[in-house]
Amino acid sequence: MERIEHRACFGGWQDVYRHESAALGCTMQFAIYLPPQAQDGPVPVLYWLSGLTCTEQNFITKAGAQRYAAEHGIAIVAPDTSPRGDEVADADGYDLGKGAGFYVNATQAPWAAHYRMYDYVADELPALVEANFPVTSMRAISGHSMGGHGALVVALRNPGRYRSVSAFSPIVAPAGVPWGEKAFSAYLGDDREAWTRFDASELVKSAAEKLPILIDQGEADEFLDTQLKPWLLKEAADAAGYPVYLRMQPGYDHSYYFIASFIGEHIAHHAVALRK
Ligand SMILES: N[C@@H](CCC(=O)N[C@@H](CSC=O)C(=O)NCC(=O)O)C(=O)O
Repeated sequence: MERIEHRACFGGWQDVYRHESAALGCTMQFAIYLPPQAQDGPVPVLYWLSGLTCTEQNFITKAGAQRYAAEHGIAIVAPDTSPRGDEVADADGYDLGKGAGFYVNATQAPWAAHYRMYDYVADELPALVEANFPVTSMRAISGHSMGGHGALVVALRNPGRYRSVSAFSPIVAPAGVPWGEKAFSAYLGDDREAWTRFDASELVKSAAEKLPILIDQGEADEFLDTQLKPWLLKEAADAAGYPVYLRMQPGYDHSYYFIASFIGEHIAHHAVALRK
């Protein structure tokens, strides 16, 4: 593992590392913010999963999260959104291939060779972070849009692994919207049963642990009615007795301006769970 960025930030450090990923079979980069409290002992970690077209850079440069992470003594790990490199398959368009890993384990050619983002974010990355940085095994997870979908799926499929989960503008029912149908058809093939294992609105129906889900969604989001449809998760969760707190935010769109406006509240929410 090699550190490729190191910047002082709110009394802590905003770093970026490059490493060889066994899960993905390629070189990856992830960002880690270490708050000032990490100099005195291990701190809990919030994993942040970004959306379509993002790298590890979008969240650390646009969300303004470091100020709140420093306040609450929480590290934040933000990985890239797909495998990378010349040998990795890609497609035309921003919603498939590089920058669009959808946090699944692909089973179909040519994607199966590298596209195992679920294993990477659920297993390999936390193990790497916990072995090499001053962090505890107390974890929270959040994300935006495709990354919100990833955060919900990873938390729902791994009971006991996370203390809290939240999302901004998540794709809550990927198996039934254009972004998800395109990605799941390519990565997982025609077996719709396999799709349900990566669909939060399906997973809440049989979740073993009912970790409360906090969601913020902009009412002026350009993808609200076509790709996001948060009410589908809310309806499925209500029917299953699963606690979902969906906050519709008037005037906000799908951008990082929205994330920056509420990231402080999300980090405070995670801090409460991580302190217990
Ligand atoms: N029209 C855009 C679509 C890409 C986009 O909006 N990406 C979002 C996430 S969307 C769901 O996962 C994003 O976070 N972009 C990066 C940013 O810094 O804003 C396009 O063509 O790029």
